[in-house]
Amino acid sequence: MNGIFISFEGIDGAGKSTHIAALSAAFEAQGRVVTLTREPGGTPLAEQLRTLVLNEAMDPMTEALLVFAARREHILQVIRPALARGEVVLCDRFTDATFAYQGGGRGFDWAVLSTLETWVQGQGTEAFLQPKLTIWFDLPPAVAAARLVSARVPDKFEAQPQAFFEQVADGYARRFAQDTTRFARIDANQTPDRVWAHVLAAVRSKGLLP
Ligand SMILES: Nc1ncnc2c1ncn2[C@@H]1O[C@H](COP(=O)(O)OP(=O)(O)OP(=O)(O)O)[C@@H](O)[C@H]1O
Ligand SMILES: Cc1cn([C@H]2C[C@H](O)[C@@H](COP(=O)(O)O)O2)c(=O)[nH]c1=O
Repeated sequence: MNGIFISFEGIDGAGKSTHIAALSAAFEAQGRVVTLTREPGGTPLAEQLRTLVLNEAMDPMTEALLVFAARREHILQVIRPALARGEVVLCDRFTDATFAYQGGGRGFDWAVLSTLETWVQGQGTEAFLQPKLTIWFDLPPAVAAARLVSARVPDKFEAQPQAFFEQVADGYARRFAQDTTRFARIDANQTPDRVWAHVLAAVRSKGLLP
């Protein structure tokens, strides 16, 4: 069986986590082995880098380099091995988040991010790694903020003002425009049931689930 790599994107509070577990169950019901993982994170070292990135103030370039360093470990230790075993890898955020948060939100250089993406996801003779499908939960920042207000204690990003998330959303839109075939853009401003129906339809339209 071929491995399948799917990523989930959106601004904080867009509703990704609510649907990743359900999609995992849908694949398992088809007899697939699923690796559930996240970025930044997914390995012990990458989780340590996550703690730094989500909690410490830092220069935007430092932030970009740390998320790519975490990604390199994650790809080598978790994602490529799981795909080689023919598993389904469901990843809560991947490189589009770097373009959205560090590129859009922080204003870090898009071209430098593209260079880092090429290095980290396809070093040397490695085939360039990109998700087969990226499900983008598109939600107005004001709605996401209202959802998060009572949900949990905010981390460094969740504590940012709405203007930051407008820029992050612009970053996602720019990334989407560059590769519309890989992305499924889902209107996340609907009931969880409606959103789930769109998630399932997006996966089926790629022939990944019956
Ligand atoms: N369609 C929806 N309508 C209303 N509330 C929702 C919907 N989907 C999720 N929520 C609620 O919004 C909050 C954020 O959802 P969730 O944690 O799934 O978002 P997320 O995208 O994973 O966020 P983050 O990326 O910050 O972890 C939760 O309290 C969740 O119950
Ligand atoms: C991969 C990645 C993530 N971020 C930000 C986006 C979120 O605010 C947090 C991750 O936490 P969540 O539980 O997924 O909401 O980190 C980022 O800034 N850059 C990245 O590359």
